[in-house]
Amino acid sequence: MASFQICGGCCLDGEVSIQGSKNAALPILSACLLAPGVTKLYNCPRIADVYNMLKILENMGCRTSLGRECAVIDTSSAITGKISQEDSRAMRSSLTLLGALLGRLGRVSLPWPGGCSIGKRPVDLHLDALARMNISVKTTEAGLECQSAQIRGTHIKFPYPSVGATENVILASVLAQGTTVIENAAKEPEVVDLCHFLNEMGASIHGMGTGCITVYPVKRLKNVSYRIMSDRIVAGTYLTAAAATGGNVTVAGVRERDICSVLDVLADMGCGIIVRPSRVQVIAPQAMLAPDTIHTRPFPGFPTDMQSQMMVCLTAAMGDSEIREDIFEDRFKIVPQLKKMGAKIQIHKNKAFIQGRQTLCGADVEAQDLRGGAALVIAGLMAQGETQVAGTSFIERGYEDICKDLGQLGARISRI
Ligand SMILES: CC(=O)N[C@H]1[C@@H](OP(=O)(O)OP(=O)(O)OC[C@H]2O[C@@H](n3ccc(=O)[nH]c3=O)[C@H](O)[C@@H]2O)O[C@H](CO)[C@@H](O)[C@@H]1O
Ligand SMILES: C=C(OP(=O)(O)O)C(=O)O
Repeated sequence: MASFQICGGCCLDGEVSIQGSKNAALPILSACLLAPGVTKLYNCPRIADVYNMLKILENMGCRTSLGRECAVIDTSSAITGKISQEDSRAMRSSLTLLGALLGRLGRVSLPWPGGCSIGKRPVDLHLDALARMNISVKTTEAGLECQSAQIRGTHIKFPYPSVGATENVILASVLAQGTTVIENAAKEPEVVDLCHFLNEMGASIHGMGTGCITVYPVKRLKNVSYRIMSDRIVAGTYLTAAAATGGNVTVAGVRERDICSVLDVLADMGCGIIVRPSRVQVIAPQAMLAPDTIHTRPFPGFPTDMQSQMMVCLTAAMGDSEIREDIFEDRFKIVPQLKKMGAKIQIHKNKAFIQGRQTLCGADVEAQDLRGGAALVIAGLMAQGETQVAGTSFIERGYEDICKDLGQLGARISRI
């Protein structure tokens, strides 16, 4: 099994360009199915989840390629809609194929999706919303079966602003009959990026980025070239690593407004923040302060996908801190691994109490999920001595080349 070997005790310094966003690229790749023909996607991250999505598209009859510059997706041939259990289970975003294939074929049979094991992750919000759109929905032991002779736009009010469910309703409604209004829609920048992509294709989506999205249906969509947004979670990871190692790092290609809740916490901890057009710089203070309690929340709140990385950083603060994980029930799996490195963290239900002023020591640890894995890499950079982080495949689901990026900032890290 591959692992990352990290020689700790360095201070990150320099500038790094941020890859394209995983959580924007994946639904956008699904959305390509809605317009038969060739779509070009620039800034498409070369990560395991994207390769898996391309494999799914290929297996259903598309032709795809992913080069340095862009991904090319040709969906002109007849699409079978067939998806293997193994491919669907490899990630969460296979769920967005529900909306996209319903829009293209009027039916879909999707083996149960997977993704990071960070909680129960039910699909009731997706299915309840689709059922309201004149789509018949069946769950079986193998997965989900949906079909519709005519998808109908309707008024949907989500009890919770689910990112994936909002994306599925948008994908199912752009070519439907009648207008769809989504209340309490997710406001995440990746949902907005999906809407911008669909609008470039000729869709008529309004209100994205607010809690109320309206989709006016169109007859057909056209093929376009599109640049996917940069990954705000990768940017947040590197900026948090800068703070954690007493460094000074600039991330290029990212918008401040997409990461402002993370920057607010770093500023609260005493970091210097410099914002320039499409560049954000974080300068660690001499001594980091413990911030106010961090609550994970839907956008624009603090992202759950940054919770583990921030937890690691807090072990070095000059006081004790508290994190409340309010989105996923099982996102503290990193804690036993961090304890092996000398961290002192107590968990009580959805709360983590992190003792500050700790010097971590190198250890052999194992990633259990994507962001927990990235957080262990940060812990390795902070620690005295050598750390090996096993479970690289989790990290490579979302980070294109974490060794190269961090190496460019002065980290001593290699994949072995
Ligand atoms: C590929 C992708 O974009 N993944 C992101 C997406 O995941 P994902 O789309 O799965 O996250 P959701 O916003 O749907 O989930 C948020 C909460 O709603 C619950 N829920 C969701 C759907 C449902 O039908 N029923 C239900 O109860 C979930 O269990 C969770 O507690 O948003 C999460 C929250 O920002 C991020 O952590 C993930 O990185
Ligand atoms: C939880 C994540 O991803 P997914 O929803 O794809 O499992 C993540 O990106 O941190």
